Amino acid sequence: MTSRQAYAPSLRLENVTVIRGNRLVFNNLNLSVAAGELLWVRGANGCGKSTLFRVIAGLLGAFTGKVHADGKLALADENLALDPNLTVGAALHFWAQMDGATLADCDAALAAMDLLSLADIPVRYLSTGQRKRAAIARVLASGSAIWLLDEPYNGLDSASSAHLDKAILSHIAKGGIVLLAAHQSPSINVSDSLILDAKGRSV
Ligand SMILES: Nc1ncnc2c1ncn2[C@@H]1O[C@H](COP(=O)(O)OP(=O)(O)OP(=O)(O)O)[C@@H](O)[C@H]1O
Repeated sequence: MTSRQAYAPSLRLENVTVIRGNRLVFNNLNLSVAAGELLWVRGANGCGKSTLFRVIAGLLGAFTGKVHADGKLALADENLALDPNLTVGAALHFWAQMDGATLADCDAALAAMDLLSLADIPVRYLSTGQRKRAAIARVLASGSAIWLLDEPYNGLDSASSAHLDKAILSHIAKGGIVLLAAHQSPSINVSDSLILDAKGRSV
């Protein structure tokens, strides 16, 4: 969270039911996350972690129920939202401008994910881990209060994981919210965890 958001964000899901195809992914899911909290979202493959993030981000509709998000949201998932034909710096700046961010915000995000030396190469040349870092940098540069990070540690080396840990800790220390989907326990302390099961319930 940056000075662009000086209030306390919050996130609440109220009786959210989601159906994909003929599969009930969630049934009456309730969730509340307050400013300064890091929520670890966990569960087996296919339990609905990515679906949950897409519903919260407004990319997928809920069948019933409501998402109440007080604060700007940013999602980093497997779909890299950066134009492959632009340089990393230009692609990041494109999105950051839409979020009211400055070039300095972009540079700070690139520096946070140790990407400054890659700012001038096209996004399509990035390796898997570098793409992941660029996706996270986009979230950082957005100045969003609520971060939705879907498997952000996948493909990161230990130095990059440490950069991400630091960015998350800094964000929640400033009162931001982070939802982190991961199979492995994060190395930083989480405020709470949401465990999803295969029958559309939180357990
Ligand atoms: N477009 C779709 N149409 C129908 N079903 C879908 C669609 N996309 C995903 N699903 C189903 O929704 C369920 C939840 O998928 P989701 O990707 O949210 O799981 P996940 O917990 O993120 O899994 P993983 O740990 O493997 O990343 C799965 O059973 C999946 O097959």
